[in-house]
Amino acid sequence: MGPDREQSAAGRGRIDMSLLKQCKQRVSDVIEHESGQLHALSQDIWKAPELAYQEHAAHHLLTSFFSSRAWEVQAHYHLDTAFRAQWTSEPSDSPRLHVAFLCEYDALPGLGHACGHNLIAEVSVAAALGLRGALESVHPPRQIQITVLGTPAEEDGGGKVDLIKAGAFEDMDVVFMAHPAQDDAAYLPDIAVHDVTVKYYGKASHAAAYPWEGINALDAAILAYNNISVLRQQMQPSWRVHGVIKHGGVKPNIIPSYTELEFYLRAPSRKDLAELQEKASACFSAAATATGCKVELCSSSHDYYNVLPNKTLAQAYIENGKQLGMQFTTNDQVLNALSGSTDFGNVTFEVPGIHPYFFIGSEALNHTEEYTKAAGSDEAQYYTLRTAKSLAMTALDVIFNPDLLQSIRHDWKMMKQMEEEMNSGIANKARESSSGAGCASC
Ligand SMILES: NCCC[C@H](NC(=O)CCN)C(=O)O
Repeated sequence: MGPDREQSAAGRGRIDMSLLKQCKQRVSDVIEHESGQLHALSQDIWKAPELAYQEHAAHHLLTSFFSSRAWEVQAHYHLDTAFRAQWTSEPSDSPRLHVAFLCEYDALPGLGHACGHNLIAEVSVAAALGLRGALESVHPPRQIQITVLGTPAEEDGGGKVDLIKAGAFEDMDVVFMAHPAQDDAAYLPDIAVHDVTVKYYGKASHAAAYPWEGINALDAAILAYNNISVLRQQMQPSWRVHGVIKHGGVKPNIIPSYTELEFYLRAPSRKDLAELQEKASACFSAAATATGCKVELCSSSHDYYNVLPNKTLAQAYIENGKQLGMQFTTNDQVLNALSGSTDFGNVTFEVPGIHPYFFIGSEALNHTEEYTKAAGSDEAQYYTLRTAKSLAMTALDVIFNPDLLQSIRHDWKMMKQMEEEMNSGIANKARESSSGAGCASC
């Protein structure tokens, strides 16, 4: 049953609080019981880091884990390294409610699991096991489907966007995942991102004998980088642009005939992102004009959207987390800071969801060697499993309290409507600023 369909008849009536409490206790017990296996799973993923769309070992570990526990597994679900594992409770008269937990398991080049995606996988697996264990011990108020969706390529590419396009989220009611960070927070602003590769084509020549015969693609790259730096002065404080030079030429005595840069452009909304994209494109083109190079802009096929907050889900998560001893940050600098981007943002435009951040027992910062170490540490386990319990308990609240679900849907519709009104008319603008690129190779 999708979020747009009302479920007036579904499980209406008083909430059985003692049954709900019993189920929450069972969630904790099951997760504790499985803690050794869950730790081993997360360690195995952590020890063999794999890049986006190439997470074959992690995919095998996760699909084998679910198959061995009698979950129904679709191993290569639309993508080679995606999967879908599901369990459904006994049929009932009320319509089925479908909750999903999303796993990520890709790593970063050179750094391994410096964003702790091994722990994201562990949280969702643990939450799903806990929730199933709880529901198997009672008669839930309606039929429940639990899905664990293995979503590859968050760090690069956007596997969730591929899965959205394939219809993977169409029948889901609420989706859950959690991301490692430095603090516990039910919501931190994840912003929209557009990835672009900039290629400059010049002409090689002997750099000492007849440099005037050359067209210097490295000069274009440097100008592009500096044009962006100058643009930074006039950027909104909430915008972010960062880039690297991936190819800068081969030898000082050869005028570089080819250079390549990769930039991430970010803004809190897709509307702002379209504006930023237009300005950045002008910087890249100007560098080509100044040097006589040809430029090609290759956009990644999937932009990530900002994450839509859901205050009802966030509140339920906070209440459960507090019961488990979480101390949610009240630091405005953390709560209003931009935490990066995620393809979960696109998911929140399809179905209501929550993407809380969680402390892992370390002050280390994401995307550093120290964070890789922290994500593989024994200390992270307590916090990871606590987060899983809080997610599963929040799912129980949704299952047992139909009014909560209505309120979640209401929040989601309001947020989505607001975003859509704000974003109306941007589609063409964004398309125009990446047009002329015509890059088939990226
Ligand atoms: N090009 C996509 C980059 C995604 C990446 N994601 C994370 O770091 C996960 C935390 N939200 C990013 O740079 O934001």
